[in-house]
Amino acid sequence: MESTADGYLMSPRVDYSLIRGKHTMVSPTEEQFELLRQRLEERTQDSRGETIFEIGVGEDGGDKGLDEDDFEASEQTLHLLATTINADAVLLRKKTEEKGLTGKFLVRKRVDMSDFMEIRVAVVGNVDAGKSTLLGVLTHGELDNGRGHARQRLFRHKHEMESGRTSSVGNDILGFDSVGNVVNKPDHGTLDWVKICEKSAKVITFIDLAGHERYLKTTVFGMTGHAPDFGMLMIGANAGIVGMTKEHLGLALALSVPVFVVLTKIDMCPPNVLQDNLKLLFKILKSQGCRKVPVMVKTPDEVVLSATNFVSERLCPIFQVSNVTGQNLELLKMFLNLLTTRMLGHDDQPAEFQIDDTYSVPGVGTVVSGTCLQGLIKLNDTLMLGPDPLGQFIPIAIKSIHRKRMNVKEVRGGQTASFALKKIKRSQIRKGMVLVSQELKPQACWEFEGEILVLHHPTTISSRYQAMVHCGSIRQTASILNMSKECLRTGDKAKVKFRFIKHPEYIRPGQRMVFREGRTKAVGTVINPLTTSVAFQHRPKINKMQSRSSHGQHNQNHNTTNIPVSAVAVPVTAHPSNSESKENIEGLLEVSVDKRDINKKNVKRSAGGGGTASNLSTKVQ
Ligand SMILES: Nc1nc2c(ncn2[C@@H]2O[C@H](COP(=O)(O)OP(=O)(O)OP(=O)(O)O)[C@@H](O)[C@H]2O)c(=O)[nH]1
Repeated sequence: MESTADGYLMSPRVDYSLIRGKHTMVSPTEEQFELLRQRLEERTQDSRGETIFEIGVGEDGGDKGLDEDDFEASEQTLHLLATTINADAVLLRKKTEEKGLTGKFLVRKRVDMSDFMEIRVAVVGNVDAGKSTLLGVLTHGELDNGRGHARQRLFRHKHEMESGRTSSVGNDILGFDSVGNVVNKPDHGTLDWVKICEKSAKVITFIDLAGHERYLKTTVFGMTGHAPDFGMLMIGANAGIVGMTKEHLGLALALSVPVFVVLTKIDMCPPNVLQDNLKLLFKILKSQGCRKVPVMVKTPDEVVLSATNFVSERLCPIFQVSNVTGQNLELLKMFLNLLTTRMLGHDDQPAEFQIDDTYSVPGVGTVVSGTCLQGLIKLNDTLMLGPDPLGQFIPIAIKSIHRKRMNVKEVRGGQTASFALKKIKRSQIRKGMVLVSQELKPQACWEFEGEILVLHHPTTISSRYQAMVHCGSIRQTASILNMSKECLRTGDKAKVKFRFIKHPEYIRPGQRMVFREGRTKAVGTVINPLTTSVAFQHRPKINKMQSRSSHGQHNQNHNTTNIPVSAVAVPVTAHPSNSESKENIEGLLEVSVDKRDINKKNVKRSAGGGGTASNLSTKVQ
């Protein structure tokens, strides 16, 4: 398949040679117009409803730029083309090049009232960074007073049961119409989600994750279970990189979630403090572990450039805003409007939906919420729900579907939704279960092999160590059965065989995972879910006292099968554990590990530590 100058793939069936020149759109023939229309349609479909189209740039490698008249004529043609495919074209950026003008336009499909594009942004950052305030300002369009006014406005959906869509993780939405205007219109401080979704072509869902260390478990769950497309790391300009900031950045990096940074409170930050904090931020982002390219976004031009290149995980756009004066908030909104989903819908694949919460709604019954990872799920479809404690899946019908509280007829890959289910009690369903197409013949697994990188552990991890596995919306304690190394310290990588301690789960190769207990953290990828023969085994009895005994005795009472290191195919991901050198891993540690802890670890090591009783704690969270 051929690709265009701006990297778009072109259909092999259509000969686009007639529309390669930069002047094509000035006065296209009927044939050229039809080809241009086809191209635009293809491109919007490829990017799930929108594309950025450039005028004044040929695909034949000629010089860029058109004179005023030709630019205007091309712009007219683009508007006409957009109308024919039921889309709008909005100028984002006009630039004067050597040979004249070029322009970038957002072409976005107008969707019917029940449909909208969905982008999920996980909001992380330390306590007091201004997360709730920024979300309040963005979604309610009213500035803050610096004393918590805007965050009170925030419509919190916690503990709400309306249509079952509520979450222990706070959710706020910001809708954009097809020309990029914000559609949120609070009525006496309250936002009507259905109205927002009806008017929107694109809805940004902010997953507001707690800033306090105490809630790290919830933050990790939000990052794995809610499948965010992007992470918005919030930093108070005056406080700088404090508390959980590095931890959250490390988590996003580990899960390969592209991150952009928003520095708040620039209205009250002395310039020298701001400069110092920015310097440190740049240093951390550029460090070997992060390997990001920080880009300060200060103009609309820079917004377009950073948003269109943000799909690459390397880029890290940085915004400096004030929630009190409103400075630069327009740039941030423009950026949010241009974000595109990272999830390919795979509508043609069998459906897979991961459950992240369950509810019992009066008059409706059992409701589950979660994310559709692939495929298309329609009203009245029958899907397989499971696994239950015995690893079984049962067929279940979808009674109704809500997207952001709006009744819809279908949901597709990349979208979140809640389903009312028929003939099932809420107590039979738990977070981490899935609803999948019967075609997939789903199987549960008690055990799986994963490749992990230890980001932090005070001493050593050895077999029989137990900690919480976060994988998609699964959150369950697992025990290490065996691993490709005797013991693991901070910075070590290994292939590890895990066993869930309570019930079997549905997991897939290639899924990202976090393995953590307290400040101990490892990240990695599922390589091989072991579904056969073990699926229906009963939960093994773990002797906690034994698992607390000194390492070196491990492995003896357990399955001693070695992981077939050479036989497993390691999925290629952008994660450092698979692709980066030891040096880079150490850089990543700089982000995730407190220097004090490294020193503590060294002291223990030199004192002959490692494998002490305390490091084999089995506390279940
Ligand atoms: N001057 C000024 N104050 C701000 C700005 N943004 C937030 N604040 C104030 O900072 C305080 C903390 O803001 P929050 O939004 O509660 O911080 P948070 O990150 O949500 O904190 P947690 O929810 O506890 O994690 C509030 O009193 C806000 O009014 C800003 O841009 N300028």
